[in-house]
Amino acid sequence: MDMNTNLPSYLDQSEAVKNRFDRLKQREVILEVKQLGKVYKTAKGEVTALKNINFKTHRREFVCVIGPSGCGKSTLIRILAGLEPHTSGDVLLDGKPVTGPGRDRGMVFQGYTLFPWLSVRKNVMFGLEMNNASADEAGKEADMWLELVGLEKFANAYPHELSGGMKQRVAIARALVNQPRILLMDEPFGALDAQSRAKMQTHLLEIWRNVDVTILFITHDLDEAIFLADRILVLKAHPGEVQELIEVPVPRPRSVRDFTSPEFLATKARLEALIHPPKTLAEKDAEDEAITQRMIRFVNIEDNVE
Ligand SMILES: Nc1ncnc2c1ncn2[C@@H]1O[C@H](COP(=O)(O)OP(=O)(O)OP(=O)(O)O)[C@@H](O)[C@H]1O
Repeated sequence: MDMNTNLPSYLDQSEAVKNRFDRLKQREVILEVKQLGKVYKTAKGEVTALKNINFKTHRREFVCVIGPSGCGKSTLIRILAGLEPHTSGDVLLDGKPVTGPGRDRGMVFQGYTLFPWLSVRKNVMFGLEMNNASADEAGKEADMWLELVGLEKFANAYPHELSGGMKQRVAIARALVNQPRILLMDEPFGALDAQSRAKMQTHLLEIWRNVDVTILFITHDLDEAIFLADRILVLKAHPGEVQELIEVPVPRPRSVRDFTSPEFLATKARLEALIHPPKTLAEKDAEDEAITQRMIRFVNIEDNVE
């Protein structure tokens, strides 16, 4: 119990939660990241984006990655996707080194990456047809995944006819149709309004419960990370390093009611302390002053609003 807040410790786990974690850790390891490092060479010198990153994800685990801007979240997911080479360490998927993009990893990004000229169904079929599936086979598979994401009625619609949340559901179906070992999601709901975002979070948990897939999900929204994750990888910036790997003590299945539970709030308080460490008044004043000094004045000096 934290005496200042009357919240339990985020490290306290109920029997049920503890047992679930024990079971999860017995599952096989899908992704293993060992001593991973990334240094970018720029005109101004070297930038260490990631340093000594170590973690494992087990089959059907849901891991969120969170951290301040510039901590290397996007670099990490791009390396895992095989879109960016790393400079040290290893990334192993099912024990084999990742050397480039592959069908064993599905990707969902924030920007809507659907082909605008293809119908929803054709968008989902695309990956399968590229891998030589017949149109008939690909169509059947696509219909099955569209049903799973609740979009079977929109199979013949085009992306511009869909809401942001629906587009991301198509993107999820398109990633899952290849039956990847891991789904890599980079702020997939970042562009949605708060209501659609909440719906998509619940929807994603429902999909995850029904599909044999492991999820690595990047977000900078603390509530989203706690609501979704089994474990949260908290990174710090400059250089991007692991601060802590938090086991979320909120039981499953989860619902919107959990957002105010003591376990949820205790975890949030811990994340806030790690990501937004409290500043002194003098530090805040210095920040305000820096903003004031940078501001160019576009109005006459006598024309004051204060
Ligand atoms: N192509 C690049 N060349 C040089 N430096 C880079 C490159 N991409 C990223 N960086 C640097 O690496 C660090 C990590 O960047 P990255 O975009 O991975 O962080 P992030 O956590 O995703 O940030 P944000 O949340 O703001 O998107 C930053 O210091 C960034 O400036």
